[in-house]
Amino acid sequence: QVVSKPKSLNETCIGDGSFFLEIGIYRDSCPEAEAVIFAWVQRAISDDPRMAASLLRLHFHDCFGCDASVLLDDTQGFVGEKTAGPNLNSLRGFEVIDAIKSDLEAVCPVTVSCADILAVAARDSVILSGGPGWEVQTGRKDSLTASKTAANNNIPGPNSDVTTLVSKFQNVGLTLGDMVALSGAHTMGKARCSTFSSRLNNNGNSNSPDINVDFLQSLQQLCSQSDGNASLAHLDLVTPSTFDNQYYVNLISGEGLLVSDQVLVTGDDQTREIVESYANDLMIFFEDFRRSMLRMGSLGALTGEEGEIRKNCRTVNQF
Ligand code: HEM
Ligand SMILES: [Ca+2]
Repeated sequence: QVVSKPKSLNETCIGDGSFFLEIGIYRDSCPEAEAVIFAWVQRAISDDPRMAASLLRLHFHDCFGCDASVLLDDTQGFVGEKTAGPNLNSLRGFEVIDAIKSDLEAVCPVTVSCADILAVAARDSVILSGGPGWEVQTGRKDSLTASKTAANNNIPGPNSDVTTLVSKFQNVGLTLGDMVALSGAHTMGKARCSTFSSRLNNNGNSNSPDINVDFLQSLQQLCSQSDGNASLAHLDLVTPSTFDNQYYVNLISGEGLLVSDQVLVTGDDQTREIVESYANDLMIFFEDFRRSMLRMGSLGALTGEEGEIRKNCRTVNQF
């Protein structure tokens, strides 16, 4: 049983008094935990460089309730989150989480939660891609259930305007600043043509001010191929596998891939100013990203007696 209540509330823990996450919760119960996760993430990324992005996104789609609900498979009589709009044919990395979990079950059975594995793997993916590191607060328990409706409602769509983005983040307790900093995760990974097609259509004429003309043409070519909708574009066309601030530089030059990316510059003064500060200063971005990841990683976490430690991340434990 993991004890998750620290003696006092200090900077290593977060919570509203009813729950806590804490740094180093597996120090005694599973000292190998973080090393096992890191080794697997490292191997997965060397086999498939895109996996860093996919694991980071998996944690985001789990959060807004970081309880590994996103990992539960659909079964007869149970509908999970994997078929929700933002997740279906899109989320990747489940096999990597399975491999980590199965190794951890061998070293310390029923100890490390799937939700914590997601949080640590996301952090490691950022570090291994050249981004900032941070100590992950742990002690999340795994859910006994999942909500496809919540996944559909909470996770913003790629054609959202700034008002919608801000309100979706605020609904779960994140600020406009968190939203702009966390969008910087689009410094790596890929997106399907179907997610940015409206950006191409709405800006079909080359005089459109908010999309770079060469960029537009290369995307139109990519997506007009016969298997157009299966084609993938880099979210950051310049440094697609490096965690840096190039994403923000791209937005300023009209080379944001999704509508929800580009509107951070064209749709709102406040978000534009933050984008400019990140484009100009890598360290400010890294510092804010780290802070916002910690905040996002604590949302809706189950601790203490709530939830369980799953033995298999795809199913709740059977008794
Ligand atoms: C602000 C609202 C956001 C919207 C509208 C959004 C939307 C999307 C979309 C549509 C894709 C492409 C999916 C596909 O084509 O299959 C994507 C990819 C991605 N998103 Fe977001 N996202 C948002 C925020 C975030 C956040 C907060 C993170 C992480 C902290 C994140 C991390 C990623 C990553 C890393 C990828 C690439 C994944 C891969 O290559 O496997 N996104 N996002
Ligand atoms: Ca990049």
